[in-house]
Amino acid sequence: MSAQIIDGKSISNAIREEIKRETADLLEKGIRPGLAVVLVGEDPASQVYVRNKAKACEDLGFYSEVHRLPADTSQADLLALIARLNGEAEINGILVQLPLPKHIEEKAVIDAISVDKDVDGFHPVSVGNLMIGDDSLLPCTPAGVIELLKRSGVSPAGKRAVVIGRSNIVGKPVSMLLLRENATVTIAHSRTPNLPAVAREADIVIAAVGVPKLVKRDWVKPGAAVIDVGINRQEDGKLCGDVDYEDVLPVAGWITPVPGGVGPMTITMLMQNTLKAAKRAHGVG
Ligand SMILES: Nc1nc(=O)c2c([nH]1)NC[C@@H]1CN(c3ccc(C(=O)N[C@@H](CCC(=O)O)C(=O)O)cc3)C=[N+]21
Repeated sequence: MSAQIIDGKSISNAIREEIKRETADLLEKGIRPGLAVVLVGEDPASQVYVRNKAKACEDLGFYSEVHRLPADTSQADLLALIARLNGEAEINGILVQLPLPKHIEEKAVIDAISVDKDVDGFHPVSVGNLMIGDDSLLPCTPAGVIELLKRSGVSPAGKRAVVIGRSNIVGKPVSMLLLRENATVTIAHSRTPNLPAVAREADIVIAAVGVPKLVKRDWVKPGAAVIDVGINRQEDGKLCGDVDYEDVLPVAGWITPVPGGVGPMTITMLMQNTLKAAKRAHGVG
């Protein structure tokens, strides 16, 4: 027996078709979702992501603009740009690509984004809304993980979920979403004793630590769903996840590949958030 491979690209494409149809309806009402992406500096990986985001917008009929700022941009100038974008009616979502150069304080930047336009779901008020269970813009990667599970027929309700990793952008929020879906959630991390044994109790394993191929076959209960959030660039230039895919494939019930798993869903959820923000801004849906 071998795991069912969760095809993030095809699930992503199906959701994008749904977004496209909804966007076409909005366009008829004269509403066009708009996303502003802000990139500070010239990190090559960020350049690729930003281009992919702009392309996704174009495919869906969104308006988008990319602000490319030099690496030595001052924090004050960046905050001034955000203030301007907060006030622009055609912009429904603002994404400031992370990480930022060292001289800029990430928290100050995230705090400056209007909560209504916080399509990353990183603003403290968005995070609070997520905790409380209020309807808010959900962080993209965690929302994508839940969609992948549901659309593959894996309901988290009543299941044991183990999240490996406790970052603000993935580990903590995905744990909250799984809890909201009625899973019993354990957040494990580098200081958790006997991590393999803890992971092995899970019906759903979420790997989000940033350690290449950490999760091995003996970490996985036979038949468990394994979602790999890791994106690690190997020496040969290829991407690999936090899960040893080849090793785990024969024992898991479901598994996501890297690339082609969670990654494409992150951008799709960003598009979904931008659509949602646009609908709210115009009081529709
Ligand atoms: N404010 C902010 N929001 C983000 O959402 C954000 C960010 N900053 N900084 C960087 C990370 C990373 N990220 C990815 C999105 C898509 C893929 C993706 O589509 N990956 C493809 C492969 C891409 C490739 O081949 O390089 C895949 O996994 O199949 C990966 C990574 C969003 N991020």
